[in-house]
Amino acid sequence: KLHVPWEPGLPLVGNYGRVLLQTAAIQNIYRDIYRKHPDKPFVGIYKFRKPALLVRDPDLAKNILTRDFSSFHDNALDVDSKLDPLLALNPFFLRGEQWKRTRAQLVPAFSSGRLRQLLQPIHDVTRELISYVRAESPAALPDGLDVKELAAKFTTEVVSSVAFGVRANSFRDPDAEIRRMGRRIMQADAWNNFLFTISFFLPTLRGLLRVSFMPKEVDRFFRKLVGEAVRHREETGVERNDFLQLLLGLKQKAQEQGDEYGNEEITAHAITFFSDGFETSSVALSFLLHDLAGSAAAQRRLREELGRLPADDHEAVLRMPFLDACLMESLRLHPPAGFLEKRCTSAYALALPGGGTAQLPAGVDVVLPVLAWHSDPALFPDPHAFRPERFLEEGGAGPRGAFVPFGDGPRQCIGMRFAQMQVKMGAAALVRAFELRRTPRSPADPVQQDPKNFLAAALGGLWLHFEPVDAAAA
Ligand code: HEM
Repeated sequence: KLHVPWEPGLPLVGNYGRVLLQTAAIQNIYRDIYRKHPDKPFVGIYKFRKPALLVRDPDLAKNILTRDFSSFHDNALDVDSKLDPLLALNPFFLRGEQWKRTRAQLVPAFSSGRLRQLLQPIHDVTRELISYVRAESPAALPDGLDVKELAAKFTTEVVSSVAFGVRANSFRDPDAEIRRMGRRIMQADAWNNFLFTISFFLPTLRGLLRVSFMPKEVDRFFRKLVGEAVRHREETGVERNDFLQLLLGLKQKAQEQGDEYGNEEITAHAITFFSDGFETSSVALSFLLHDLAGSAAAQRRLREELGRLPADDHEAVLRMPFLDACLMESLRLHPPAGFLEKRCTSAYALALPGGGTAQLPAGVDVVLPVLAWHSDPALFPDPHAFRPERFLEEGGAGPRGAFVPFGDGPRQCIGMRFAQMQVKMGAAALVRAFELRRTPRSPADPVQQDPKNFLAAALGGLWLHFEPVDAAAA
């Protein structure tokens, strides 16, 4: 109806056949459609039976996320609040005024002052990380170490301590409970991928099958964990400098004003911090280590940069230009969230390629193909090469709308600076202590995406050798 170019699909499944068959990840399907329609600002697609607009033009995407946010203020992924009550309170899924209020309440948790207070706890976890890698002696293992699991242990440990005020013990205990719960939500397998697809894209089927995205065991575990921590603090008056304390402050303030802010909200937001914070960051850290292992020159340059810093100045790591460029380049190559989906919330005038405009009606979903932009040679020359220097060059980060690993605008990732902090501190500690090397089991570049994962994930995993720096130099 809008006279836009269309990507033909199949009856019922539209362009999502390969998603259902689990032969391609959603972000790769969007990338393929993007490539088939060069020079078009947008392409019509079918998300199963629902028509949607895939935006190709980064400038239009930038406007959707920023200037014209009032017409696209909700994310398009649906969640059923009866089946997934805790997930439904995650800011990512909240809508309209409820989103605005919750976002404003949570923003102080990520202020510069609060993040500074996390430097020491994160540093403590990096020391455990280094001891763990030394003890495992991965240089002696033919396949090396499973880096995805290593990074997940690290971020689970950091996030648990910062969110709930507890240690997950994931380095010492292979069956540590919090790590086990993390695996249950995020493990890339056919069942989890199916759950993701029906939970967020096929609300009718989800309603018929009555399945929740969050397994009941995980729901029960976190309710108990947070409930006990809240009770302990309320009974003893103990205060800690963590996210849970901020949530307890919100509860107290709400009670003073006669508003509702119950344990359900506290539990939900503590889980948000965990679920949104550990897996995305561990994906980012594991790919950063993989990319660095492929470039001895980048590791050398990082070690030189690190060598110039005082050893006890943890904050200085966050200001290292080359480390920052390495992380940005790795996020460009492997954006953990390879697509964004926004819902048009009020009619929007679209400039048509042939001239004139068309009204995009409220209710239509708009897909922003992040992975497609990040790997487009017209936006990033030699797109599959790990070339951190491009982020130190003028204009190297591409046009604004085209490099969006954390989204943009009022709904940009609320945990962006915290994520960068934990990833940079983890990577810096490892590069200082070890020479990272690929192993026969490491995937070749460009890394192939695991079709069963909706976040970036390497098919077959990421594996590395870690050789102590002194030994490597000898
Ligand atoms: C490298 C790690 C991370 C990446 C790549 C990432 C990426 C993203 C992206 C792309 C969005 C959507 C932005 C948009 O719609 O414009 C988002 C939203 C969000 N992220 Fe992150 N994220 C990361 C880490 C974190 C961490 C550590 C936390 C919390 C501790 C977090 C919490 C959230 C929340 C709550 C939202 C929803 C924000 C809203 O809708 O207002 N993320 N993230």
